[in-house]
Amino acid sequence: YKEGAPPIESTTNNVEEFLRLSAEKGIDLKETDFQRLLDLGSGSSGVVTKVLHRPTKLVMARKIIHLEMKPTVRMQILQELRILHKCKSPYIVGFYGAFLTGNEINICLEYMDAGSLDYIYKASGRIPEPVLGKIGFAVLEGLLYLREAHKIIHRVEPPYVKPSNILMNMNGDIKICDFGVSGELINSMANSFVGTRSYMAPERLEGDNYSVQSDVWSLGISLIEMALGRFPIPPEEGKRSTPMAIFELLGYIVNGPPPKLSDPSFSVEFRDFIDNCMIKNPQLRPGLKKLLLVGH
Ligand SMILES: O=c1[nH]ccc2cc(O[C@H]3CCNC3)c(Cl)cc12
Repeated sequence: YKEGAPPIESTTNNVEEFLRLSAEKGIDLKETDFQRLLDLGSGSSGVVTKVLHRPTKLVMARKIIHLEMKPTVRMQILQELRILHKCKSPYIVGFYGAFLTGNEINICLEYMDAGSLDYIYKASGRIPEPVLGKIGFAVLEGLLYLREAHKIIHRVEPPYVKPSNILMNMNGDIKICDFGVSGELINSMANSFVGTRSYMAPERLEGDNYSVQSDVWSLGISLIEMALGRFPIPPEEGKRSTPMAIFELLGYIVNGPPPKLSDPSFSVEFRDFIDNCMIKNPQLRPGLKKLLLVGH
């Protein structure tokens, strides 16, 4: 695979084309048809690799989740992942299909050739407001689509709205990935999840029952992070000698004031939008639809 290969049109029609091809030619996704090209990243849910699917010449992102699980659970997970075939939205990463190899689940997804937003903001420093507006809009639309069209709400932990789960391609499309669609997969991974609960809304950290509003908090804190170029807790005041430990950070989220975007270089509208996302009481925090109206 040589650099300089023609840019792959990574839009949803790739998935449509693949599904037509695979139906026509009866192509099933299988391990031996893939050539590994590059490691893309690893998250709480598995390792993601850029791969070439030889039979269709399509570049895909393949997520491999290693799970010791009973055969019944495996089949249940594959069954639930079939829901992903129905998830068609410009704001949701496309799904080619899933297959099992040994103790691994392989999930083949649309390749987003500009990468994840945590990588982008760390490489570029900070993300300008007009782009943050597009990101906010895409994530809200994606969440709304999942909830309305597929009754998928995010009982998942870790919260899947965070910069590393928002992807971009060279067409400027912004899509979310890693949303919890398979209950069994989530349960099987529950004990394996590590890392930052710091995107989690205060009510979730306190163990309150699931509120759809907590994705709004996660979006808000992600937008502040991308706006400032750093995770906004603890606030900048007073350079710390040591980084805040995770339990201290979680305590701060639950007991401290919500993070704010006070930098005057951002518009009043944008700062108001963020303040709304960061309202600590989920009952008072606006829902997806209300925020989408604000955006216009
Ligand atoms: O191109 C992709 N398509 C689909 C999925 C995907 C996931 C990626 O990273 C994971 C690991 C961290 N969060 C998401 C990355 Cl880095 C890229 C992709």
